Amino acid sequence: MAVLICSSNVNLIKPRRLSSPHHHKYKQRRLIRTCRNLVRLDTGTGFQFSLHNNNNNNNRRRPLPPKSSSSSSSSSVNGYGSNMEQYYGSEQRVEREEGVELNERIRRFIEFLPSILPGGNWWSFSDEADIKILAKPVTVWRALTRMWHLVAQDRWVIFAAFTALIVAALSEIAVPHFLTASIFSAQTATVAVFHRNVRLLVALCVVAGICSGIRGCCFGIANMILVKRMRETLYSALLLQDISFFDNETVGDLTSRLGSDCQQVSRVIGNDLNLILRNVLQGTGALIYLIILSWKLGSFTLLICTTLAAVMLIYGQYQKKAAKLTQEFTASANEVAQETFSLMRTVRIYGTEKVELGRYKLWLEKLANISLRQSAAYGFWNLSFNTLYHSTQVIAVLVGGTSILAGHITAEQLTKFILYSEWLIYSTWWVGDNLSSLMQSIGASEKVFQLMDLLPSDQFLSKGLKLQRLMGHIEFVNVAFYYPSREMVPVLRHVNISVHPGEVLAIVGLSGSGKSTIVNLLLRLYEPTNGQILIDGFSLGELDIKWLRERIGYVGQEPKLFHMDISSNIRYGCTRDITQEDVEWAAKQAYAHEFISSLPNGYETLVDDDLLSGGQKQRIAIARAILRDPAILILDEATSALDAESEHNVKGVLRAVRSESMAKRTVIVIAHRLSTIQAADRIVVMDGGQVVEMGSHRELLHQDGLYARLNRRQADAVA
Ligand SMILES: Nc1ncnc2c1ncn2[C@@H]1O[C@H](COP(=O)(O)OP(=O)(O)OP(=O)(O)O)[C@@H](O)[C@H]1O
Repeated sequence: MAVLICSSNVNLIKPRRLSSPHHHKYKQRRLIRTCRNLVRLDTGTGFQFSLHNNNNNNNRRRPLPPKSSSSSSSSSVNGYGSNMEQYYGSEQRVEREEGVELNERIRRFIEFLPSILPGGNWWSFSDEADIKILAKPVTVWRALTRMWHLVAQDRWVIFAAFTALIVAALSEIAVPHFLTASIFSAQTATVAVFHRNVRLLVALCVVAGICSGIRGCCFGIANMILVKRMRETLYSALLLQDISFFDNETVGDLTSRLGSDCQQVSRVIGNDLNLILRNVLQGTGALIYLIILSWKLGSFTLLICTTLAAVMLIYGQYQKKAAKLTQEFTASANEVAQETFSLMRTVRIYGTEKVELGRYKLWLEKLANISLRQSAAYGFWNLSFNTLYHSTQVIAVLVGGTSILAGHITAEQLTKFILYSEWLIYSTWWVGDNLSSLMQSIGASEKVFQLMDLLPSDQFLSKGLKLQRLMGHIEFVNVAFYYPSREMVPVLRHVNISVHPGEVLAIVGLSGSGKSTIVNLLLRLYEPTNGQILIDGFSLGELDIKWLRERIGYVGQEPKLFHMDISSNIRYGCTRDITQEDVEWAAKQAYAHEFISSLPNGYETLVDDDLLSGGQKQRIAIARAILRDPAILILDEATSALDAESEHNVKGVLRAVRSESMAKRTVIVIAHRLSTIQAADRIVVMDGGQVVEMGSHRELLHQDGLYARLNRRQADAVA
């Protein structure tokens, strides 16, 4: 990199010191390079704006010749002249090559031109569509109905908005009539008529002004209501999905749907519909007026407007497709950014900032390509509009002027006609413009509505049994399982485990043998593919899952903390009435009180995931689990980040008797450190998704199987 920067500086600075002809040629070459970099002809995809000007520039710069060589130093004062000759000899060669290259580029550009004409392959998005667009297309009507359902609760705002819109539109459309009438009545000196017209004109302007204000305000409120409800509905639909749903979706994608997509969809009511309806009303009014005024002139204008509408329709469809792709690419860009930021430490340590920037830029380039085509399409649309608009004026003056000469219409009528035909064509343009924006919003709404339509997980639909007391008897009966995202890979096979109330059961095994999966099934995050899980004799599916989860304490492998104070993190999810003393008691039990008290704000310290050590986070998570006083406690590598002494202390607490019932709690503990689980009542050894051994520490050592082998290896490693 340093070399590159160095050579580019030399290239820039050296030639400027040269005599004028070379300097002039240099400037020409620079100009060609600059143009080439601004507008790059790409053989594969055609004509593209380059997003890598600097890179291309750097790549194409030739390094200067070496500053000195033995031969050159003998034939020059300072060894520089001869080098410069060589340099400029090669410069001429390069100039010839560049001339050939330029011709080639011009030829390609000429070949490329037809593809950018309407219907040409440059406009096609097929190259860009290397992403899965899973959402089913939604019709405008269906999208509008869905939106109506979301705002129907506050329909008064919509009614007020539409009433104001109609009154404002009708008042505005009457203005040109009274304006012309006032001018011509003043000309013909009919004072009474003039005064009446002016009074009416003022009244119309006032009404139009007031109603426009009400309309804008009410549509703004409706917009706010729509986007709020949409986000609420979407967020709650997402929160109630099965865990397997989140295995397939990325965080960046989902937050993109909630953020930018909902915002885009909300424009439908606040902006698009508002303007479309207003202009449809005014356009229709203008058309009726024109036909009454002169059917011949009216028909011409109508013909032009129909052509405009046809162009508009094609343009609208194109924009809809572009919007969909923009939405997908934006989501993908967000995904990359979100992943990079969340893994920032890894990125920094491995020095992959440029790689990450490259990944992000890839999506930005795709977005730029779509945007380029959208802008070009907008240009075509404006071109059509302007041509047709001016045709109306020319036709009106031609046909109208002839009619005036023939005495068929008056000058006042022609003036009114021109004013109203302008109104009509502008209304058509506005409708077209907002219709394409509406199409874009509808395009963005497809994925949002699809996600909103997802049914909540069955767990939230069915109300199950609530037992009087949970004893903590757990049975896995012939359980088999594969993850929905990997249907071909069996993770558990014929698992039969029975845990008695108050027993401490340890699960050990090699990494990936299915230990955490057993816990996932017990927490009902996934349903077994085969077999049954029973709690106190009841199938897991029969029990009220919320009730059951309230009675289970869980500390995961990498506990995550929320961005809130430590006290709230410990209380998180506890439905009992909790005092600060209870929180501190739990923290003391988890040996967390000491470090929490040493923080500047104690229990009020605001934390998130990155501000505490792994062991400190685990202690807070253990305190959280202890505070629930659960009947079943699950520890998945919960003490892996604790030092030996803390682990010993915490283990004693976790076995402690449950306070209110004086019954012992059932504990399931997963640990790689076998010293952690030696005191367990029973140890289950897993291998390849199956239970291969079961018994106490002594029994398993005696069996001399996998457990004994693992134990020996760990002992060797410590030694
Ligand atoms: N959400 C998931 N989707 C698909 N496959 C998964 C998922 N979670 C785990 N697996 C796969 O299931 C298998 C068992 O994983 P599990 O986490 O239960 O193993 P483990 O014994 O707890 O491993 P470790 O000791 O490393 O935590 C692994 O092959 C893993 O790749």
